[in-house]
Amino acid sequence: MDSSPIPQDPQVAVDSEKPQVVEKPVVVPSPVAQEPDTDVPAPGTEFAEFAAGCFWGVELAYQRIHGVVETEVGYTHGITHNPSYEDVCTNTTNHAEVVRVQFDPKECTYQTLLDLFWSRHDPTTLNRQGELLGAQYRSGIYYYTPEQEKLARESLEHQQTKLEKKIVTEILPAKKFYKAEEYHQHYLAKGGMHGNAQSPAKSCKDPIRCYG
Ligand SMILES: C[S@](=O)CC[C@H](N)C(=O)O
Repeated sequence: MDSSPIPQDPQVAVDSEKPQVVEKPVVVPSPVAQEPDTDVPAPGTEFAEFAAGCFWGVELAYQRIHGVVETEVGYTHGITHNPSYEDVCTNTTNHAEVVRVQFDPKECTYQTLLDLFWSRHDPTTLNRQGELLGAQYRSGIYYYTPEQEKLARESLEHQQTKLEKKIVTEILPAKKFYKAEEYHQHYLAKGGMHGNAQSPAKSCKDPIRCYG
């Protein structure tokens, strides 16, 4: 005779007195995140937006460019609305860390911004910059006008001729920009974690230390 225990119905095993643990989905996709960026730049300026790894160092590099009148760091091209830095760091929301630049096209060309973009990072490593891993560190150019798109694509082709490995930079229209927490804004210029302020002055050529 078979003496193995009769398998219990899990329903029966539930103790109705105990609170049930409901598995909450970590990521709730929102169509709002897919909307275009409709923010308006300051009068006389245009937006440009770049993802090139941790946004701290990328932002400081853009702050130093003549004709760049404002920079903000944030998250974009993910699937959730209003992500926090902690959300983005779970590597489940697919947001990229970006710098959104406001530049005066009379003082600085979009091409100048593209040149800095290529020089600041390795565009051949997928979802990675050096030690930093995850979709938030991907390489991307998010354009605001057809002209920006054209220049970005031409610039990628040109850059590819200089590199052996394939460039994995995505070139896509700018989507909703979620400004990062205040402490991330102008982070290195403010001194990072240890109060070592790095100059955002336009003429400054000091090497950028990307850690806090
Ligand atoms: C805003 S960044 O992704 C920060 C990157 C890295 N965890 C660091 O602390 O340097």
